[in-house]
Amino acid sequence: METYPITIGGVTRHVPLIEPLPGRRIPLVEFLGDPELVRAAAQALKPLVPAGTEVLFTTETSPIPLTHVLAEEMGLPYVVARRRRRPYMEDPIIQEVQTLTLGVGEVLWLDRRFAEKLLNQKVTLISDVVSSGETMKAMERMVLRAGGRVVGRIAAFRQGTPALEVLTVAELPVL
Ligand SMILES: O=P(O)(O)OC[C@H]1O[C@H](OP(=O)(O)OP(=O)(O)O)[C@H](O)[C@@H]1O
Repeated sequence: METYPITIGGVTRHVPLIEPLPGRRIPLVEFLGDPELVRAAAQALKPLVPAGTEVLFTTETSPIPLTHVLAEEMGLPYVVARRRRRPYMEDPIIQEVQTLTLGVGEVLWLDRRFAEKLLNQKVTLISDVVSSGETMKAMERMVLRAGGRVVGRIAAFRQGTPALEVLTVAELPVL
């Protein structure tokens, strides 16, 4: 399999090149199962988290370990939007995402008991990769609907040109 070198926080990985859409190849970053890469990325992102942030907000799946380590480092709580409805969810916030990266629409779910943790809080959005920015837009909408305020948008990698301003520490090519 063809690979591509990615580096963040001084750590390099040779990751697979995938072709989610014909003629558009992208490196597939994987934080799951790679504590060294997660720690390096979290250290690199730490200075970008705005002072005054009270809660971090992320989505399933791959940004979870990154957000967890960052939260632990900074002594902050975090909330995770799910990508599937779980049977125990009560009165969830349901938010549609149009992500061009995958070519299909997605839905994010946030159980009310976690939405309450965003109420009146200064929230920073965290992701592993931002591409179209549609996932971040949906996350921002969820925070607003939960009664919180977004003070920062941060991702480890930028790929292409997101539709909203996001702070990143590394770039991924579209080949
Ligand atoms: O800016 P966008 O175009 O919206 O793309 C970014 C999204 O794509 C990736 O998730 P993915 O769908 O690969 O799911 P995963 O986190 O479960 O791997 C990433 O974690 C963001 O959620």
